[in-house]
Amino acid sequence: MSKTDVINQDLAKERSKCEFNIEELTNYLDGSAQATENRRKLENKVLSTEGLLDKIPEDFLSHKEKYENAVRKAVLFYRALNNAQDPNMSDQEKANATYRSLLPSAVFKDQSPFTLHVAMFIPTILGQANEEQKKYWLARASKMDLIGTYAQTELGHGTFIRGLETTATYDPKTEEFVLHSPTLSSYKWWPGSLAHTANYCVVMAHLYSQGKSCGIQPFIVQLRDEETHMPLPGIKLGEIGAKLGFNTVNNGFLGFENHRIARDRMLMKNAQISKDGTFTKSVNSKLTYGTMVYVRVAIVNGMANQLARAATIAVRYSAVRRQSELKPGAGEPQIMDYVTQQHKLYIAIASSHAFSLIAKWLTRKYYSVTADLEKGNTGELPELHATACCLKAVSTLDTTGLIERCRLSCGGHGYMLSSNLPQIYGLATAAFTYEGEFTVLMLQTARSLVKAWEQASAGKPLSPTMSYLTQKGQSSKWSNSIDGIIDGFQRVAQGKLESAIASIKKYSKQGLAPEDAWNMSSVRLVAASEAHARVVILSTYKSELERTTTSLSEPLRRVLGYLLHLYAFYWTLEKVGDLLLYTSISEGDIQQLEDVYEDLLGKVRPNAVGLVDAFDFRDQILNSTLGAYDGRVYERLMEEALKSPLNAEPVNQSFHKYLKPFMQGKL
Ligand SMILES: Cc1cc2nc3c(=O)[nH]c(=O)nc-3n(C[C@H](O)[C@H](O)[C@H](O)COP(=O)(O)OP(=O)(O)OC[C@H]3O[C@@H](n4cnc5c(N)ncnc54)[C@H](O)[C@@H]3O)c2cc1C
Repeated sequence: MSKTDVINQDLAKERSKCEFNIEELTNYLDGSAQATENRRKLENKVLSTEGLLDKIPEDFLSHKEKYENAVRKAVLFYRALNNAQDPNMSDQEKANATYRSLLPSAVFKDQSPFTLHVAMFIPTILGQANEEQKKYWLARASKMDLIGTYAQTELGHGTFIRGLETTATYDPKTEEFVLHSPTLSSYKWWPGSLAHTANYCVVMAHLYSQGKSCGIQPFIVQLRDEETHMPLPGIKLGEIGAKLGFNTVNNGFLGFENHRIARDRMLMKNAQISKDGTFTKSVNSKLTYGTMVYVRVAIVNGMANQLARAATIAVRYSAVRRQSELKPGAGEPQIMDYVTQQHKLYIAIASSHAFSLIAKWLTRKYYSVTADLEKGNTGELPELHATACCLKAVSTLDTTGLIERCRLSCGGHGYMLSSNLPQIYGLATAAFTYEGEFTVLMLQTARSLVKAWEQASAGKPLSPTMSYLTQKGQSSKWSNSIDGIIDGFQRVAQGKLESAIASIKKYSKQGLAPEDAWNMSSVRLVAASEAHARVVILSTYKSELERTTTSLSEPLRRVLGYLLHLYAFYWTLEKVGDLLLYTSISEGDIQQLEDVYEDLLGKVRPNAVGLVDAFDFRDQILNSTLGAYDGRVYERLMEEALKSPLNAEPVNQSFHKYLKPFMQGKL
């Protein structure tokens, strides 16, 4: 954080009003005071690297320049990060130091062209390679003497993996696979780094051996010559073009023309092919879920971080910005004094806290289930999968909406790319689609819920996150407490699931095939999944907050309690129609909740700037004219505007070429 001498007076006043120790909250969010220190040291070291931060804003570069600049910075960044990491730290400590730092955001307004190497290539090797393959590929991948990516999606198919058309046909004579893209729609399309950065790739392709289909399998494919970087024969590569965001990620397309790779290039932890082409199926097809779940858990954490960044920008700006009048003659108030503004922003802070705690909880669950899997016990995997699906989906839904709300809450200046809010939105909204599209994931959770409902009806026990479904039909008296609200949300989830199941039965009775009955009921099924996700989020937020805050000071615990209550009341009021339908909530209860919610906004008000300061994003990481620590909003807006290449000369050549002849009637 760059704490300059010139701090906007309104921001300085806000900081003096804060009721808790900001550093204590930062330490809590990082995990400990030591973790904060490690993170800050790492940020200091990396960000002091010469040439890492842009002098000309990325937004003023052409598409090609953006990519070339991003590759230059990615190399510097990777080296700086490696040199800055304390060699005595364990992998876990290193991960903790980078977990919350969003360091790459200081360097890339979008993302690094190496993102896929770290986020998908390495995790896939870890999850799907056998021991021998892991040893070879991880040794190379971890020191980045190759750059990898992950290619699953094709032009014609993303969600429906069984529909992928790329083929890998095993040839026992040469002990090779022949990779082929038989149609235009079979071209791989979307993978980050694929166009011009990566030279290796995990390719998901349909395996055929001995004339039979062996399903979709992962293969490591060399794409480019290691010396010249030219695409290898039989490999067609290119970039897919400009997008809403991710423009420095180098998303590409890839096609194969009977390209041959050796037998040991199939990742063989879960399924194998012998020299003669005999295919051995995975003992348990669920084993491949591991990588997917891991990435989805990481996305929930990513949403907490991006939301925190957007909230920091919008809250600081709202403390600096003055507009209109509240009382005649009292001068223009800070826009944060408008209760509507508080309503727009504080839920973003609370949601970031909720998702951060939930991501940590889900990570612990992931490691415990992975340890069980190693022992051959897959019992807990379906619950983890169902939970990760709906939490990834709902956290990206909420984050996308709340970041856009933060942007809108900054009025016209939020529309400036220099505010960084549009780019943060671009990053978050992509996560709504990749790694499992929203609706598709919600329907996967719905499938588990329907199964759980049937198990509950048969008197069988349910997994912990769904056990509330066994209390079917019980309606307790409404209470405006957090436990009362969780109970109410459980009734809503039950009610919506019951309605979806009744709908499936109705359509089946009418003679529809099971798939058609499911499709006809799918709007209700998605609603049931969302209601279930709200139960998991709220109950986990509460239990994890209680579990992790016992040693914190009373003022901090109080303010974190305000956020939990604000979150619970906000969602109760948002979903009041559902609650009226499925619980005994009364008009009086709702009015009381509205009063308490407004009171809570007032309690968070003096702490709002402190709460976002505690996220501890340095100015380089916020990368925003509106959100810097010192609040020099107007100065920064002007400084950035002056960097526009159009401002380099007083008269643009287009005046002489077009405007002048046009205005003088000579065109
Ligand atoms: C920024 C970005 C980066 C990406 N990076 C990669 C990458 O590195 N590697 C890679 O392989 N891929 C990547 N992808 C691709 C991504 O994984 C897919 O776009 C995603 O899986 C969705 O698939 P789709 O595009 O085919 O959408 P579709 O499945 O065609 O979805 C379109 C619509 O159809 C609906 N729909 C589809 N199936 C169903 C169903 N069964 N029931 C109800 N509705 C349905 C969806 O809800 C959606 O509304 C990336 C995508 C983006 C946007």
